[in-house]
Amino acid sequence: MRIGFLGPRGTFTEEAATRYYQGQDVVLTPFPSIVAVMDAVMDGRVDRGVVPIENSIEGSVTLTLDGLLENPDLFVEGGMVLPVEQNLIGLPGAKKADLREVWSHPQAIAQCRRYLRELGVEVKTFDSTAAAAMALARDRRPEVGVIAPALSARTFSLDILERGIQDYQPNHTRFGVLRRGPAADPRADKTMLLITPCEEHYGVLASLLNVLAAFRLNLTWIESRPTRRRLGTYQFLLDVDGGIHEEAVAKAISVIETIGHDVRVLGSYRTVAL
Ligand SMILES: O=C(O)C(=O)C[C@]1(C(=O)O)C=C[C@@H](O)C=C1
Repeated sequence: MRIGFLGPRGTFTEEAATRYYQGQDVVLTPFPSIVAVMDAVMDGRVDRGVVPIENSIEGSVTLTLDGLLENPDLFVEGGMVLPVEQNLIGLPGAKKADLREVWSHPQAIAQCRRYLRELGVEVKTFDSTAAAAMALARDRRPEVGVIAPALSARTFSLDILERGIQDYQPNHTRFGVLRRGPAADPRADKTMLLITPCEEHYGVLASLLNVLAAFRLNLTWIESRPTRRRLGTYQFLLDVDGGIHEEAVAKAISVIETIGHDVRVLGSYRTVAL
């Protein structure tokens, strides 16, 4: 099976994908952005795509969520949670005290906000942590550091100047495996839904949540994204415990639809801890 992931080699996403598919006959191919991974899944260059969904410090990865909203043929097939250790990385021989700039992905930068303020450096963003590490290995600037996984340092022959620099412990990122077209996994224990409320009146969100509560469905994640039609109007992404094959999940969806809200099932899947 061909698996695309947010690259280049050396990202947290590569680490997650490698561990998730360990022992399976897969070919892992890096893509330069989350959008590029999704495009590759959509046009069949890869069978599955691994992308970050949310982080325990910084929250949701909106590029991934918006990609799911915009591509009705994309579905979540699996999930995985990876412990994330951020590191300050530099050229071999570089010193933390000499750094003037730090490069990384916005999610990694946000996980180390306090650390970076204390370091007092200029910050530059890249499409992934490993993209920043690759740029440093190419530009050879001793006054630049990157925030990236240890895997990035190994991949690009860079030095780790300091380990575990995220502002909070523990730090976890949840990744999703995307595929084209829905899948029915009988072992699924979570269902991801996109709910677009039919109209705005008081209690719209409460009406959705009340249905889930009535069916005793545990809500494990909720995120709102703008409808992009008008300021102040939203769509909701939710994860509930239980696969789509479970009666309570199927019934709750049908009741929410009866109320008049639009429901799209984005996936029914299992999540593993890596
Ligand atoms: O840049 C990477 O290494 C990624 O895999 C992306 C990403 C993310 O978007 O959340 C993955 C895990 C970390 O939370 C930081 C960055």
